Amino acid sequence: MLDISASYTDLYQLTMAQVYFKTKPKSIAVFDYYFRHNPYGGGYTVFAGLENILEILENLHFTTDDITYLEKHNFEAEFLEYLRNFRFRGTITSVAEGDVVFPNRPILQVEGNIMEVQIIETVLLNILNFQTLIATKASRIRHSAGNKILIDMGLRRAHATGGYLAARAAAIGGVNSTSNVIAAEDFKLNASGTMAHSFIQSYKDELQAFRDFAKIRPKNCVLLVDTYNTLKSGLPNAITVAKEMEARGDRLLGVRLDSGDLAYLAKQTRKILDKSGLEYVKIVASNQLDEYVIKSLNEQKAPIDIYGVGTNLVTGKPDAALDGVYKLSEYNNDARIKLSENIIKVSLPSKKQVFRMLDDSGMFYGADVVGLASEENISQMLHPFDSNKSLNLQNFKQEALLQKVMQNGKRTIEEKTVAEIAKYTEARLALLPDEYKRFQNPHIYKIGLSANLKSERDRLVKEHKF
Ligand SMILES: Nc1ncnc2c1ncn2[C@@H]1O[C@H](COP(=O)(O)OP(=O)(O)OP(=O)(O)O)[C@@H](O)[C@H]1O
Ligand SMILES: O=P(O)(O)OC[C@H]1O[C@H](OP(=O)(O)OP(=O)(O)O)[C@H](O)[C@@H]1O
Ligand SMILES: O=C(O)c1cccnc1
Repeated sequence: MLDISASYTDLYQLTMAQVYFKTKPKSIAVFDYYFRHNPYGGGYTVFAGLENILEILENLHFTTDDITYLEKHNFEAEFLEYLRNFRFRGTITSVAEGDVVFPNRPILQVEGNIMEVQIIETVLLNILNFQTLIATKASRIRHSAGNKILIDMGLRRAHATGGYLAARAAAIGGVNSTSNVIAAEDFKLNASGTMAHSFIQSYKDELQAFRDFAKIRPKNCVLLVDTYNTLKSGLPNAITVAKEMEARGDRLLGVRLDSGDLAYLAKQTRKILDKSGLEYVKIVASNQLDEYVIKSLNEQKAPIDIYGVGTNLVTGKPDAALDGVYKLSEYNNDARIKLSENIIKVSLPSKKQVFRMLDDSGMFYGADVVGLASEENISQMLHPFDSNKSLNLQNFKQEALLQKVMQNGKRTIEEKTVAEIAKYTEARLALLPDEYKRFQNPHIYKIGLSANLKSERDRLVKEHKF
């Protein structure tokens, strides 16, 4: 599906790999994938892209053309021969795709030969950061839209081919269908659409444009009513056509509003449609929508049934990217750390497990605890930086979030469809209390460390301090 070769990487991964090849070709490294901030100033993030990563890694190799190209970059023959036979044979533990996740705790861990885990860094970050950003945006839009239908219309404004994976991620976050044909085909999404202004402009007469469309495409027919004047021309013409469709035994699905005051126009449109006996005709709205405009339209009680969302969804506006990183946490069974002036940026060493605390009713309690991978049930969580703060965990049910998804380069979990992942996201978001979902000043989901992990981190900090 995703035709990605192993040279979908940064050059420095290959130059570092060549040095590893010469100096320590059998070394084993562990890397953690995590991000530092929830996007959009929000209180949570939806993890997306894992299925793509598993598929890519199972098939990853350098093509003959890749090797020919790399020959020009001063890579020596022996290393090029290694690349010719390159396969990813590592092991991955990960949070389930679609789960709700939070900053500064591992989402995914990769363990394997140092050259392999280094070379895959770029594609892993590229796929996971983007889809996680878009799935989170989609879930925020879904949160505002309640149970209204959402259509992704963003491909034309997406960052080139990013629109393809954006449609997938949008579905995970709760978008019902997409205008993107290839994404719908490949990811088994619902495809849907209306019509463009150009279609109506190509006729002298708006009514004739509607008539032709409704006759030839009567199923799921939505007429775009704002080309000339929504209330004086588009809507009356749509009503005429809806009546003609009724006479033929068809039903107009809806009208689309794409400019002007969408609340005012939707209210007027609903009133006029209902007066004409067309209560079943739905109102679709589009035009630079995002979670805030949709929230406002709902507060204004705009009778809109379907929202078409493009630019803001597929570009993850206003955040350009998720700040996900990939950091070395263990080398040949030896814990490693990356220091920083900024204490929150100090990495967590060793192979780890993340435990989510559940309250008595099974809802997320509001804290994840990070421990060593060997730990099973953590009795006490310690504040990462404030030694006076801790919490007894004896009474919490704990869920281990990181599960093995790939071993020796082969996936160990069953493939999941996008629809299944979207369902999982919905179920997991239902366990997250509303305080974390509000757009302004959301609650901060806590992170705690086990005593063992904290002492390991503090030991390494001391060891490397100048
Ligand atoms: N009632 C409303 N409440 C809040 N926001 C709205 C309402 N109606 C429309 N909007 C939003 O306000 C913005 C208006 O954009 P813009 O000024 O481009 O409007 P326009 O009338 O559609 O212009 P154009 O004809 O050039 O498309 C859009 O993001 C739109 O979704
Ligand atoms: O506003 P967005 O959230 O990005 O949603 C997609 C927009 O793309 C289309 O406009 P465009 O002008 O490209 O084509 P059109 O002539 O079909 O309206 C559509 O009518 C929406 O307004
Ligand atoms: O189907 C639509 O209405 C549509 C599709 C893409 C972009 N704008 C609108």
